[in-house]
Amino acid sequence: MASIVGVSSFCQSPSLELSRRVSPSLTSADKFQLVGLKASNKSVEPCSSIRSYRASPLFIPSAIVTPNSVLSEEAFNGLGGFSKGPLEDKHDEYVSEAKASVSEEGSLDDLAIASLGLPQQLVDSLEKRGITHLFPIQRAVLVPALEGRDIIARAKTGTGKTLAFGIPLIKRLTEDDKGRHLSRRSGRLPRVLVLAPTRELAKQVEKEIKESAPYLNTVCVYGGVSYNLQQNALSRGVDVVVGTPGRIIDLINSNSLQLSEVQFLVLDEADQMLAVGFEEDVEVILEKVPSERQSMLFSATMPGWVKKLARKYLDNPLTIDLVGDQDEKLAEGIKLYAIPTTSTSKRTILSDLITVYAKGGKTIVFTQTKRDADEVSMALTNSISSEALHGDISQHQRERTLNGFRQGKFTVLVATDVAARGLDIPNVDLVIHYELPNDPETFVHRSGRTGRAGKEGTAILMYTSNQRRTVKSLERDVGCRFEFISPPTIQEVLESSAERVLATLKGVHQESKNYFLLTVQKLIEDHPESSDSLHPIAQKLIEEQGTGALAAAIDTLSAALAHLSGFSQPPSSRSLISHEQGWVTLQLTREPGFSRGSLSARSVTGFLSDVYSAAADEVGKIFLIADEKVQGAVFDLPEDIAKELLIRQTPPGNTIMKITKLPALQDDGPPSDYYGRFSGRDRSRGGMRDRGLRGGGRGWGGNRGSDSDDEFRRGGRRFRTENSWSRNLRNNEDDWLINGRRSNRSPFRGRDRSFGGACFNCGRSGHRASECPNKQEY
Ligand SMILES: Nc1ncnc2c1ncn2[C@@H]1O[C@H](COP(=O)(O)OP(=O)(O)OP(=O)(O)O)[C@@H](O)[C@H]1O
Repeated sequence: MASIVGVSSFCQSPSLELSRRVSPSLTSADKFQLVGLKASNKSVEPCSSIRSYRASPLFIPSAIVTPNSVLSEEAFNGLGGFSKGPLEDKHDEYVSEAKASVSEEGSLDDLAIASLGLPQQLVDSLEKRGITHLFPIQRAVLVPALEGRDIIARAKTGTGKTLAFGIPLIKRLTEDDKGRHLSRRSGRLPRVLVLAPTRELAKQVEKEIKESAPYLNTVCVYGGVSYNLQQNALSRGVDVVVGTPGRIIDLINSNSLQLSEVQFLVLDEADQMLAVGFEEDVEVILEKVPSERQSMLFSATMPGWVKKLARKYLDNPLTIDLVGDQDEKLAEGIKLYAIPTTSTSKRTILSDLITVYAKGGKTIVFTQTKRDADEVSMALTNSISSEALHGDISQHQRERTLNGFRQGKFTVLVATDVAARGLDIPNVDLVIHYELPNDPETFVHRSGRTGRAGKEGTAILMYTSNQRRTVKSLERDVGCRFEFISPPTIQEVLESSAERVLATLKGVHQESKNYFLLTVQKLIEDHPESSDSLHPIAQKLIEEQGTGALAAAIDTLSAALAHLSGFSQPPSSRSLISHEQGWVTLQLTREPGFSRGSLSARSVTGFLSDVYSAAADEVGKIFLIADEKVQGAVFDLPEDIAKELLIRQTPPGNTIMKITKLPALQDDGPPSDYYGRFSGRDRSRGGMRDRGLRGGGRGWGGNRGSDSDDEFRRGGRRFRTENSWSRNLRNNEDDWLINGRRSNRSPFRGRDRSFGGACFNCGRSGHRASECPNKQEY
């Protein structure tokens, strides 16, 4: 076992004190070893066995599991009870490497989130997402974070750093709120501030926190979208603010955001946040945050200058480093290849590499320039479905592109380094560095878009002969070894293509295949081949399998036709009003005599609200039927909501049905404020918002078209001299927005809101039919 240097100060921490109490015979090194960490006087690092452990899909190393269940149980039980008082030792704490053999006796139960004394709501929501055990960085951060320590943490890409700070913060907020009735107080100021360098990252962190603690109010603020929405959200009262620095400063300056009650500050991607171009903004923000706070810095890369600079902002920070300076900086499941190319052969080789190495999974190709991203994507599109992603693409398009990629609508994303950091997209099997990255850190982050959360992945570096030395220095800096490969042979490409085609055809939906069976029948009838002209393989198949072979061939052919026609999935409905895919047009008819007031768009909303409130939230444009004898209206709903509505029971005298043809409609649609229950708000869903179908711009107030406004304001901000890397990232922060689209569905559900529609029963506004004084009428 390696010697432990300067460990005494760390031993004074309650967690180790606790360990010592529980098991006095253990040495300090044993104790670090028990939690998978190594000890010396400046940081916490992993035991070597953590790095080599890859057996579990959760890649929770046995090293991190306590071999002594009593110790572990008590240690975890103690999580809630540590004092947050000032630490005795004001020097940086540091725990260095201890090469220790680790017992395999420990069990995953010791890391089970359910047994850590975390708030039950948090445990439940994590479990719902399949998160049941802590990852190593989460385990390493948990106790010191709960103790109130300032922390600088480095862990490899995709190892769960977001929850590493998220879990302790959520625990602290939840417990602070316990018993107090302040938690839902309108106008309350944020207690947590998380800074992220890009809008996408900010959104991702927001999502992770929201999903883990839906009962906390988490608001994400970032540039490129309306101020109104964010200002309104902040004014309603907030627990956690996640955001990009530029917008945060703008909101501070407009008095919409006050940071005077922030207790916890997190810098995600800390090295980027403190790089030239960002640090100045971070400093401005930190001036507004109380000095009595807990600060945590996280990144997969933490150059020495960051640690030094960080001390300016942190108080007696504990460094938790699960990467180690001497070791490979990439996540362990990433297989690395390098391929020599020329600038002319690059594009041809690229598509072959994707065919052979992605094996039908998702690929991200990184280019240096936006122009390259466009050109490469265009060139690929002939053979593989691909889209470009960079800072010059409009915000909505970026959003659509990234969502499409996540959903597997296309398999290759060609991106600049705007997508290098933080993006957590499931099933990215391959990363290709089409151009060398600017620095080793970017190489680590780009490659880290694959091989996440213990999964395996592949990264391929394309380089030209004059870049050979850079490749070598990359190996040295990142501590990795490339396997040098040649371009795939035609044989390999064909084999992989065939495999991919088969996998694709297997995925074609039966319903879609059925549509094309008639076409297959026609094909066969039009080309009656005699069995003499059959290829020997086909003949053999028929001899051996009889009609089974024919059935399989017909099935495959119909699948191929469906796929070729772009209908791998059955076609979804289309609105008769907007022609928007995924929307359905329904008709409501009411028999005369079943209510007092005449039918109006507002009363339709009221009716929907009573039958199925989600339908009232999501309803699109409403038109009244132009027939004096019929009281009726047509309206659009998203397919899933419509399905549910159609099975709900309706009040007597009312019928809702799906229609395939529009009846004659009253010419003027209802005024925009009659569109749905929350019509004055951002209620975008799908393309409805983009195309301005709701009220033709009426009723949107300042919520629309504000991107350019924002861009303008941001454009007016000052910039310092930056290198191209930081400038790239900085631009990225300025104009990057993913998932900016908001739906009213979950955020508004269950809130105490005033009702904006009219009662379906009596026609008066301000109450639902269920609350109508004349309710008994139906
Ligand atoms: N304990 C856990 N069990 C299972 N999955 C987890 C756990 N913790 C995190 N994850 C999942 O692992 C994935 C990667 O997590 P995250 O994005 O936080 O990684 P990261 O370390 O911040 O990566 P990067 O350095 O690239 O930003 C996410 O999909 C997250 O939901």
